[in-house]
Amino acid sequence: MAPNPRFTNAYNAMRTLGISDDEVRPILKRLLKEFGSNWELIEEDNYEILLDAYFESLEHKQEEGKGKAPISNHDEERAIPKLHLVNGDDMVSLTDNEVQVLSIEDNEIVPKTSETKMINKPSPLLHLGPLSSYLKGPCDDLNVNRRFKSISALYQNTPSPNGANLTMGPCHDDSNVNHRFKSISDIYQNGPNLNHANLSNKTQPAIAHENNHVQFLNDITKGSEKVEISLIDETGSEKLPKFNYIPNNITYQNANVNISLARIADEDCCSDCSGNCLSLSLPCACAKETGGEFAYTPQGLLKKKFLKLCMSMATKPQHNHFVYCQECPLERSRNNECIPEECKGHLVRKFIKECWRKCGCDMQCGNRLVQRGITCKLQVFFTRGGKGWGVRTLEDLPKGCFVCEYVGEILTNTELYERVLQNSNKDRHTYPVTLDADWGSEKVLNDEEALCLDATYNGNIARFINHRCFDANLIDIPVEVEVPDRHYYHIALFTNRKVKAYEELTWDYGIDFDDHEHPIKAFQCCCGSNFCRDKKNKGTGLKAKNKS
Ligand SMILES: C[S@@+](CC[C@H](N)C(=O)[O-])C[C@H]1O[C@@H](n2cnc3c(N)ncnc32)[C@H](O)[C@@H]1O
Repeated sequence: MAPNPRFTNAYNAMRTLGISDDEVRPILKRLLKEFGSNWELIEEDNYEILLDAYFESLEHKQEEGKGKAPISNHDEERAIPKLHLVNGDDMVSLTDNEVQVLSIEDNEIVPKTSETKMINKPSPLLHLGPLSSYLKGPCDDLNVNRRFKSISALYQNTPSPNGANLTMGPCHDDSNVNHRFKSISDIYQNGPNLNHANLSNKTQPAIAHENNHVQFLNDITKGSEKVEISLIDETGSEKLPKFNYIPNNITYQNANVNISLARIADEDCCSDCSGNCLSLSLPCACAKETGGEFAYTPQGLLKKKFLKLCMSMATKPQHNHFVYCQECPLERSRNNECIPEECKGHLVRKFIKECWRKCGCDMQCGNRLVQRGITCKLQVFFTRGGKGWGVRTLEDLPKGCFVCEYVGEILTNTELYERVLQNSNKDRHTYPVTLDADWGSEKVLNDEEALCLDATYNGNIARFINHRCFDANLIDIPVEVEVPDRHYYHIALFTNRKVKAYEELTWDYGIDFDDHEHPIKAFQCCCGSNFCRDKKNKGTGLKAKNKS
């Protein structure tokens, strides 16, 4: 009898974290029994429950075997991270050796389920340029982070009897261990031991600290956000990214973004409100767009119902979720000399409408979440999975949490394609996002009216967020703030599940990897998802190697 694919998927997910089938089997069986075979619960949030149960069982084992040698070689390997001491004191980085210790087995790629067939998004939202051929190896960041956490838990709970074998030196007492892990988390959260007194001053320029192993910037935002956003390169090998940090979108030149109070009809705003609109017994006019209910909770999260709706429209779009242009700007740009092909459709988007300047509420109103900007602790880091720089959170994030907006220059389609032509051979990574939510409207949109955001030269933290097919942990939701039509709007990124500290933040760009005619060539996807849509990866092991 063929094995139940749900078991296979669970084993595969755990294998990517270096946990063997033998270790998982008894835990999985127990959970299935406990949950009355409710697989959905076990599969939720990337098998979070299974992983937690695994770590609990490890802790129990350690409690039982305190002072004894590790049970097997396998355990021993896991308990001894090959951490590498930099500069001989408190700076630690992962070495290539460690990448091997932490690496994942070359397992089979999980066959796509029927559900995955529905993920054919014909309208690429963000379509990015070719990936350079600098794949660095199989270590996925989530694996490292999970490992880091689990390793640190192991250390803090049980001093390793073999600590003396560690590259970083003997590790006999807990205070020593804790001190080291504190230093690691210190680097992650605050950076290496630089002059923090200076760095914490927002008016100071960001300082790059460069030594053999770690490059660190304490604030790439140059003080323009409410929070500092650090950048770290543990490989020490990558050039720092060249771009100008901007916290809000700016028109490059020709894009006509007509922001004026006169365009906002009185009945489409809440000039009579005051204070916080979320505390009203009857929601004000600004909740009309979301069916008469605000999209946000008083705690500042997306409401579950709204998030679920957005997610199901993005991942399982039905025919009626698409609109079709009479003459599609995207098709027009594919080949100027031919008559453009028929529009392939654009996903109907669920918009959030925030209160704005004409509204009577104050800036702390719960319906002004995105415009208040970033509040999470984020970090740019150099990934080890061939994706270049990426973004991770430094704190646990709840489901439905606003992370950041995708900010860049507002370009017309014409300006974008001119840029793409000029830069096609230069840039390893590309950053344009199409603002195509209104492209299905009645009239024919010309290339000056069709807009996009390009964060290549000017952008915010979101320009570093990598793509992951289907099971990314962020979702992009369009937000109307200043402009009532859908020519121009904001793209806000929210978590679609709980995200653990140090997990990489990813977003499904909506790329159709089979669309070889697209004006912007797609990169070879290294997302590592079981549901990766890039068929070029079949058989290359990329998926297996980068799973998270
Ligand atoms: C918006 S940028 C993300 C930040 C980028 N990694 C960097 O280093 O600046 C998009 C680019 O990142 C790379 N990228 C993003 N996701 C990727 C993935 N899943 N696989 C491979 N490359 C990816 C591609 O080069 C893409 O053009």
